[in-house]
Amino acid sequence: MGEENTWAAPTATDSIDADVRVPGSKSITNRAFVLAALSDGATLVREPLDSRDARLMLGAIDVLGAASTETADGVRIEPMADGHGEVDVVLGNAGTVARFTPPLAALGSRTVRFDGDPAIRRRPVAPLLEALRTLGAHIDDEGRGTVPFTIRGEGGLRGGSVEIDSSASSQFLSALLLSAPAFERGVTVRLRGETPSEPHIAMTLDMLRRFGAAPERDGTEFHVPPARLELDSYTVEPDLSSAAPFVVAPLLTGGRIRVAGWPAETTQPGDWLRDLVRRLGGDAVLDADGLTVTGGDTLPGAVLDLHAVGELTPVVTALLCFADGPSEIRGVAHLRGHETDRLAALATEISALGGDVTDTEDGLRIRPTPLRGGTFHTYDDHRLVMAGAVLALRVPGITVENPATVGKTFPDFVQRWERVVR
Ligand SMILES: O=C(O)C1=C[C@@H](OP(=O)(O)O)[C@@H](O)[C@H](O)C1
Ligand SMILES: C=C(OP(=O)(O)O)C(=O)O
Repeated sequence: MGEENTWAAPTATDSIDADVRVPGSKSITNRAFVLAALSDGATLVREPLDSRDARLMLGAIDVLGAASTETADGVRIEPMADGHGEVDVVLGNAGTVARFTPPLAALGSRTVRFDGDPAIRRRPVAPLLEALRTLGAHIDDEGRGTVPFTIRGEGGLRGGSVEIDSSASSQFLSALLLSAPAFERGVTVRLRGETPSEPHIAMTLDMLRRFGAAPERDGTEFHVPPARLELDSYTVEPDLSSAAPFVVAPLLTGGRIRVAGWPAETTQPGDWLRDLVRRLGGDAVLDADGLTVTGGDTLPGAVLDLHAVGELTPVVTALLCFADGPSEIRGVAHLRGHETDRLAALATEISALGGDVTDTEDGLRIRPTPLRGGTFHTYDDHRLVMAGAVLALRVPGITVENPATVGKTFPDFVQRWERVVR
């Protein structure tokens, strides 16, 4: 890929027949780093993601007093030690860093400034800051309720009960739960609104338990009592959302692909892709070697509610552009506050290639039409690079702008994709 800022994404001239590996899960890696930073002893995070978002998280926990070291076996993290003075947490455009690290800052005694890419300043964070204030944090955001903001740590956080509207991002809730074992009184969170990304909440609870906490859930109420965390080592699963473009490829090209290391059980939202493949006429077989997907003879259109698996929307939208009939995606209004307004970006970019995709209040309407080549803009959004790659499988002449932005979660995506498409 080099320094080039466009990519002539390959068009398939033959059916796919490939085995692929994808890097570690962003969501699991960045939770493991946070929980390790809060632990009593050192933790070795094995097979972590190495990408922009993961490095930003390591940078954040390190300025907050943890010490991460890359070893042959993974990343070893010594937990946070308190300190004084002013430090900066660099957020890039990482939602997980912007939402999961403010509670860590409130637990220490430093003054911590948070800022990042222009795009992160537009992403929602106000409900989380408000909840942290209720739990005892001192936050100065000059009344904006957005990045940038400053947290003046006072050496600990009281915790207690709080209500939060987490409908703009499940990460607000995950942020409170992940750090709660270190709050003096733990936390009780009552949710208002329809929280998206349910699997990511399950992931938070599961990982808290593995590190020794005892979270409880009763519907929309969550309780995490204070606890000492400790775990010698944690192995990260492959990122099933990064696998999405590979998984859907045989539905467009025919043939088969095997994604190595697909877990038998997981909290990752990408596991839903197995159901999607079967529903759209393909087959997906999971065994000890991984997930093998084969394409079918038809590709029916579908009405899909992606509220729980929103991050899959760009790739699923690209796929459905080639369906035999129209499709609708619902339940993803919160994607307007992702890396970019993903609903607007997908509608604009696919329409510019001759497609008929419109954004609705909470999703997208897709009427398959013949597409033509052209530039596919990516708005600094890794998942738009992946969507552009999927479109190009069937449409010659698509040039994906700024492919390097995929490095947020999958630095060598272009190389691995080019090895698979033939
Ligand atoms: O907790 C997490 O790791 C994530 C939660 C989801 O965020 P939203 O609930 O804001 O969509 C998801 O889209 C994001 O990619 C990762
Ligand atoms: C929404 C996403 O990322 P973030 O962690 O920045 O919220 C995503 O990866 O699709």
